[in-house]
Amino acid sequence: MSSFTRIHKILNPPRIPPSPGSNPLKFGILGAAHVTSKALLSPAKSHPEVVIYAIAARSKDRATAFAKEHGIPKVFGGPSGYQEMLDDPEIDAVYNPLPNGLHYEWTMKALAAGKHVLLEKPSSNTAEDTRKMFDFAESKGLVLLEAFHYRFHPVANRVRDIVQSGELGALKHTKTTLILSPGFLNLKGDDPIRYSFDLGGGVLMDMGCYTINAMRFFTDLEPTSVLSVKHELQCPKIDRKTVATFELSDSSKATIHCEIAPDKLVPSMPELNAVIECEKGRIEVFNYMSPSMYHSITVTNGKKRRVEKAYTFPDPDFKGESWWASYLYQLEAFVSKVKGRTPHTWITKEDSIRNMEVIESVYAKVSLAERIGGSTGVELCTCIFWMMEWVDVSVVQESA
Ligand SMILES: NC(=O)C1=CN([C@@H]2O[C@H](COP(=O)(O)OP(=O)(O)OC[C@H]3O[C@@H](n4cnc5c(N)ncnc54)[C@H](OP(=O)(O)O)[C@@H]3O)[C@@H](O)[C@H]2O)C=CC1
Ligand SMILES: O=C1OC[C@@H](O)[C@H](O)[C@H]1O
Repeated sequence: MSSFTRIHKILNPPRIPPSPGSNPLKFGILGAAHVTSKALLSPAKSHPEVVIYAIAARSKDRATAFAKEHGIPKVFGGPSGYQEMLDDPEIDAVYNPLPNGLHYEWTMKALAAGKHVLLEKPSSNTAEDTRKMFDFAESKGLVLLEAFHYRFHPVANRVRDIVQSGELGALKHTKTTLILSPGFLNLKGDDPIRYSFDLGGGVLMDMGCYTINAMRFFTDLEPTSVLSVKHELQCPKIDRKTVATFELSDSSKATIHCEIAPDKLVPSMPELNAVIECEKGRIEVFNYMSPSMYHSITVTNGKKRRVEKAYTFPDPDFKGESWWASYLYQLEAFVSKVKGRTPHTWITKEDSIRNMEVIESVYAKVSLAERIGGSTGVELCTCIFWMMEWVDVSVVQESA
């Protein structure tokens, strides 16, 4: 498929309605969040075993407008709207894109109502809450998945395969980066969830969770210690930039860099790259995060250099297509798991817990408070700067 056709199909995903007798999974959505369109609604159009059945929002008007815009038949709104939706027996699975600090509470409630849950990243505010959610899901025989969509795309899996093949020898240093600007992401709005402490904000939570996940996934290693951390704070306890270095379990080193970069006159260009240096060469991954539009994997082995693309999996039995976004690969895995098939890729309970533990270890290194667990976070630290023109109030906090 040509790049033009691929990109056209990504932007205009084909509508594939449920086939008769396919017993599609009926989804209910918690909150009218921005991410839902790309993470669930768009891929659902092309998934013949998914129906988007209901939306619940705190305001009935907002829920109704969202439902109308996206053709969702059932609407729940008002103060008890979320719970009423969870109580609807028609719903099989719930998508939870609430602010991080509400992931735990509403995932537990969805599981209690007997629903499978596709849960946005990071899974919750703490590793302990993450463990509780997964334990509960297991005890109820329900599927719970932390939506690290990039992990389901062939690119992440190809990069890991190259590292694991040993063709470049032992690992020396891994760097995973995610830098995005508010302007580029159109993030400004009246829900400043990324800069609210009690809602689980901070860039390490928001974007750093990917850089930590990718570091662990590409290398198949865990950090044994946090060597250094440098934060820039947007307001007390809320980082807008974090650079951390780790020692990994094979004694190689790794660096993560996550940042909500200030816009200048125009939005800054995003950086979503990884560089993995090994004894015999290096792998440079351009855009491991949203690879369906475009990506490259450049492998330098001594004097030889090759550029790989990975829009599909090599396994001919797997039905992914080159225009599939990472979110559609993810949805296919979720549906497969619920239906008792073996997904092509999965993220385990242990993996999700471990990712939160690493996030906590980075915050602990610079004595930044651990986000509040459970459902009772009450401390208010909403960062007003988010809603104003970007003001540089950086506080640099460093530990080595
Ligand atoms: N996978 C991905 O690519 C991405 C994932 N994300 C993740 O998705 C989640 C949502 O992010 P995003 O879509 O940007 O968030 P939004 O701010 O757009 O949406 C969050 C939703 O949470 C609901 N909500 C409930 N209580 C509160 C509260 N006290 N304050 C604010 N909102 C509340 C609101 O729903 P209501 O409509 O009911 O008012 C709102 O629509 C986060 O966990 C984030 O990490 C975000 C972006 C990309
Ligand atoms: O998951 C995410 O993807 C990239 C950014 O849009 C965002 O801040 C984050 O929540």
